[in-house]
Amino acid sequence: MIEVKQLTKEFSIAKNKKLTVLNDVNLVIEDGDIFGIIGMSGAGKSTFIRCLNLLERPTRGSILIEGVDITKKKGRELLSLRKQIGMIFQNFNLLMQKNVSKNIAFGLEITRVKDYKIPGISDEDYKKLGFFKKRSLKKKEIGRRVDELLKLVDLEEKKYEYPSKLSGGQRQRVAIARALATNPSILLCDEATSALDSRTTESILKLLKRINEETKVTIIMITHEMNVVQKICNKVAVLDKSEIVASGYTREVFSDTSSEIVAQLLGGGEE
Ligand SMILES: Nc1ncnc2c1ncn2[C@@H]1O[C@H](COP(=O)(O)OP(=O)(O)OP(=O)(O)O)[C@@H](O)[C@H]1O
Repeated sequence: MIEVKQLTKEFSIAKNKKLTVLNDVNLVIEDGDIFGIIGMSGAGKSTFIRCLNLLERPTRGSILIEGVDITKKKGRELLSLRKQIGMIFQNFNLLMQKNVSKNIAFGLEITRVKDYKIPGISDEDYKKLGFFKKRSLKKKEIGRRVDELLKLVDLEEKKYEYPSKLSGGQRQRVAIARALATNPSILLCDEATSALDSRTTESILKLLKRINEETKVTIIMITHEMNVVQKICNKVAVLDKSEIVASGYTREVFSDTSSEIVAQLLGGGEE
């Protein structure tokens, strides 16, 4: 279970000037949930998800994973906690110069920032995500795990292909396999289907649902696509102007006709 308590995040934007992006956010996410975080552009969704794996340090409040407050952790303890949290991104962020197998093995191998630069991720985030650590598995074990993951995401026949030869959906499958390599209990999805067409989105959602059922991984996804939330998320929270204004079972939140923001989001009023 993830318990977010009184989470506040402020950014310093000028001398003596702060921007409050998350204000006293409280949320409980149960094990095995597929939990959607929705809201208008600028509501604070990305910041929230980045706080969950401490890519951003909250200004105040706590984030408890299985009762352990991760905001209190540093160094090695933090790195090992982060192994419990995988993340996928809108633009897949694969290593274009490495084949599928190597991309998936990435988080399991000794990695050096200068050898493996993931596009779109800053060096700092990159280290924080744990892509910079000692190999904990033998080569043979890594190979076995990669094969398991290829099977899980239905990409066995693309094992030695390079990302440039893959479709968007296949690239996201590789990214999902990479994110799951260390067996995390939580998978964070940052607009994971936003760059995909509707048919491919459908197949990625099916895959995420199957993985959720098979591995019991808790999935937290931020998205601006309400149909994605309706299809896959059992629960949802609505962020509006830095605060959670509604949360609960998706069908209940979406059928609350008194909520202006929900009506706006469902009506496609964003962007
Ligand atoms: N590092 C930062 N420094 C200062 N302000 C920031 C920083 N990161 C985000 N913000 C601001 O925080 C607010 C919320 O941003 P965030 O990216 O979390 O919103 P969002 O809901 O994910 O938006 P979108 O749907 O457009 O991606 C924005 O006003 C943004 O400019």
